[in-house]
Amino acid sequence: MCDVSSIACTWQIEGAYTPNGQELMRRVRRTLAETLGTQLFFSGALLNRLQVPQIQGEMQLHPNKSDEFAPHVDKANVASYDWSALLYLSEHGTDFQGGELIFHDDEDDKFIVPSRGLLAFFSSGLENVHRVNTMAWGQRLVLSMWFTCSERHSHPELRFLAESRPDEFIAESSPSAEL
Ligand SMILES: O=C(O)CCC(=O)C(=O)O
Ligand SMILES: [Fe+2]
Repeated sequence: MCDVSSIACTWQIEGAYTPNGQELMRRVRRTLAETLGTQLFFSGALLNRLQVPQIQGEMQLHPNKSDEFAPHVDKANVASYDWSALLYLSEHGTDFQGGELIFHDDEDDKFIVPSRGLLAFFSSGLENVHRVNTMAWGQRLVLSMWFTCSERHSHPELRFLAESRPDEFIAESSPSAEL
């Protein structure tokens, strides 16, 4: 197991305009693994759309009532999650209003304002209780990714995203901000 200490930071990921989700996921995993200096495997991933007014249909989640809006700890939902990464694909203020990511803190809650290409990265444990602020209007898209340091707990269908390829992008960036 790797040392999962409290960390939270944001990055700017280039190319978040392209629809190639697998490529983005490969780049995010590799960038974060190199930064942490550890192995990282996908344990879960979800492309999530929140939309106000709600799209009608029985398969649609209520935009302001799904689990993200309650304060939660990702690792409490899925024990194998060690690290959480949220890559925002739409722009606060232009595509949607509200929907900020809020980290709860005894002293001072921290707000992350989503923008296209912004990657929020944090350890998945109790140290990072968070929630999504109520949406006012618009469409909010996020590619949520959860990583485990233990290959045994990696998601079998996402393992291929951690395999190296000859043409793989090598990240030379560092976090743009610490929270
Ligand atoms: O969409 C976000 O900004 C956060 C979502 C979240 O916390 C989660 O899916 O666990
Ligand atoms: Fe979460």
